[in-house]
Amino acid sequence: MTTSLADVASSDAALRAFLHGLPGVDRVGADQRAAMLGTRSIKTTAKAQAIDLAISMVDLTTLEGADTAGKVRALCTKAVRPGGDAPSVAAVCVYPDLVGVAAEALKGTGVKVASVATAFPSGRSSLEVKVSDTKLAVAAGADEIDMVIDRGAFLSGQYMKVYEQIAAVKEACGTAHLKVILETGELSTYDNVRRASWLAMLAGADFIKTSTGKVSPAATPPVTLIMLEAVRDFRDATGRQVGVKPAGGIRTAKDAIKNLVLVNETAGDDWLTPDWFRIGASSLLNDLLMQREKLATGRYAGPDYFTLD
Ligand SMILES: O=C[C@H](O)COP(=O)(O)O
Repeated sequence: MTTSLADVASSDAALRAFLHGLPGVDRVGADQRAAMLGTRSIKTTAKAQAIDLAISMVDLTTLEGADTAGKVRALCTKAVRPGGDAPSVAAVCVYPDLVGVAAEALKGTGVKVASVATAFPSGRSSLEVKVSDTKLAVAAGADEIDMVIDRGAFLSGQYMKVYEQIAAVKEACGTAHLKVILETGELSTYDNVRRASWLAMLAGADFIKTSTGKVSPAATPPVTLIMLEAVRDFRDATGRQVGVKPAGGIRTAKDAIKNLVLVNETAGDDWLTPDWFRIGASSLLNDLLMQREKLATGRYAGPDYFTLD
């Protein structure tokens, strides 16, 4: 890399040169390392701790056209008290029009309200609409904004356009945290995942997030691994720590624990807290609770222990 980080976004050409100067991803190596780390087995006490840590990192999500205020209220109740003495989740993630409902239900609980502003999931609207969507969600009580990047612009090499959109949305967030969704299932190559990760971080992302949950493949282990390498290298280069959020298709406690192993072995334990690692998921919490109960009692919980969605 010949360009210093301070100058990277000074022009379209400098940004392109920087992103294309990043080392290429060894695809076979990334796949093999992620698969190898996925075979690590964690037992008993460590497993119980890992399950509770994973619960505390969940962004409990509902992103359906049929979502209602009642469904969001019920989800918020579950987010705060998932069952037994399990910890609260990190956040509840909803569409912008339901932020007010979630904010009211979660007031004073410590559980954050996250919202997918910016024309989720396609990201296809004007910058004015994205900025306005963001400001409205924040004004309604969102603590965190999950924005999607413009994949059309990224894939056609308009990196500065993507950078400027992220920077504008970051400004519109005010004190709310910004998670930037790369939608890795549409980025075609691991090199693009690495480039989009750096682009988002350079533009001001507080978190980088794999997917919307609406496109397959979503949060695959190699993609999460590449993003964890990116935040590690970005902190080494700039001193600024950025979080990572795999989202989409993570449904079992086993998958969640694999993610924690990836974090520990790639970015390191500085990232093993809900401040720096989240798991976006709609149904994972149920399996984490079931496995938690199984570890504690030797049997799976009955339906009165927690609500099944
Ligand atoms: O951000 C979270 C995702 O939308 C949830 O995806 P999921 O329904 O596959 O868990």
